[in-house]
Amino acid sequence: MANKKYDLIAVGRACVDLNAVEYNRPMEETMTFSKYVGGSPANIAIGASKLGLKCGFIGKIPDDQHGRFITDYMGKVGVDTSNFVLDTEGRKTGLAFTEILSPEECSILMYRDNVADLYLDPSEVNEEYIKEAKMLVVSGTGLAQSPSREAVLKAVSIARENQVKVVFELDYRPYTWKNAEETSIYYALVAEQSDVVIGTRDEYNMLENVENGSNDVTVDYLFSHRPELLVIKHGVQGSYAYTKDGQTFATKAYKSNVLKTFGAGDSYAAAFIYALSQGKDIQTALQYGSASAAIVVSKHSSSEAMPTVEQIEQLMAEQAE
Ligand SMILES: Nc1ncnc2c1ncn2[C@@H]1O[C@H](COP(=O)(O)OP(=O)(O)O)[C@@H](O)[C@H]1O
Ligand SMILES: O=C(O)C[C@@H](O)[C@H](O)C(=O)COP(=O)(O)O
Repeated sequence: MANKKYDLIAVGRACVDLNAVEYNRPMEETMTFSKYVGGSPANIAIGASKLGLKCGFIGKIPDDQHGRFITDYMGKVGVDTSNFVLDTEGRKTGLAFTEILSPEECSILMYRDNVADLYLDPSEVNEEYIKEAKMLVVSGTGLAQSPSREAVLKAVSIARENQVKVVFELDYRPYTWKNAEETSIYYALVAEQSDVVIGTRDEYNMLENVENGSNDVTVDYLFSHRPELLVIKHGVQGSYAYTKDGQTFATKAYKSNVLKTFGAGDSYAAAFIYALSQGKDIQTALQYGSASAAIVVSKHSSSEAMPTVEQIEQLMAEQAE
């Protein structure tokens, strides 16, 4: 393990976020947006790289200005972009326009028709690359459509064969899926084969195809399969981790001067994964995730706002109980 080239390789979408510059108003009245790299798995790789992990990425991007913006930015923050595949068939970068109605009411308007990321082909997933990683981070959205679905399933299977840990970030985006039943089938397929699953309570409900699931039922179900560690997030109410040997850990959300809500999940995942990979215990890893999210929700972007280790530890110290 120790001599692997990458701490993690993420697979899925690398896109563009266009975040409202004018706060506290509907998008109809928002005239200016700032551009950032986005897409949940890209955000996680960027966040983890900023924390000092060696990160790589597998994804398809267009051969155009947006694709080059994404590649340049991710390269600059230290993510290896050698396994970006260029789409040459005119497909586009996914766009996420964000609306900040108030610090609590935010929404995302996604433009994801004909997006390059969902056309990653299984033949473009390189086994030798995945073998070089300690961990494969899979985002649920990559399972929404073929051929990206098969590409992700291939990546998971390579990881399993080569003792690369699979971390499944549920990352449910309704827009890309046909219906709840289909989502549940593919989520369950990958969750059951993963080592670690991270998601919100609502995302686990999608996985289980239930309206109001309970953490106890989720834990019983997934621990009868491969996962050893589950993280279930409950927004501002905090988050829980469960281990297969029966332990439960909980942490609060840190106080934050909230500007917007998006970016919380990705920054949480990046810092949680970072802490675990540094050998921190699970309780501490939850706190890293939670503190990282509290920092990002106070800032304008998701990717650019990803904190440093020092910023996370400072917040944890300031708000220690
Ligand atoms: N308003 C908030 N203030 C501080 N921390 C927050 C806030 N909202 C979310 N968080 C933190 O981010 C984590 C993930 O948030 P959540 O909303 O559950 O995820 P997602 O962004 O994936 O929907 C939470 O467990 C919490 O620690
Ligand atoms: O994942 C996307 O395509 C959009 C993201 O880039 C955006 O920054 C966002 O919504 C992140 O939110 P999170 O899942 O709450 O971290």
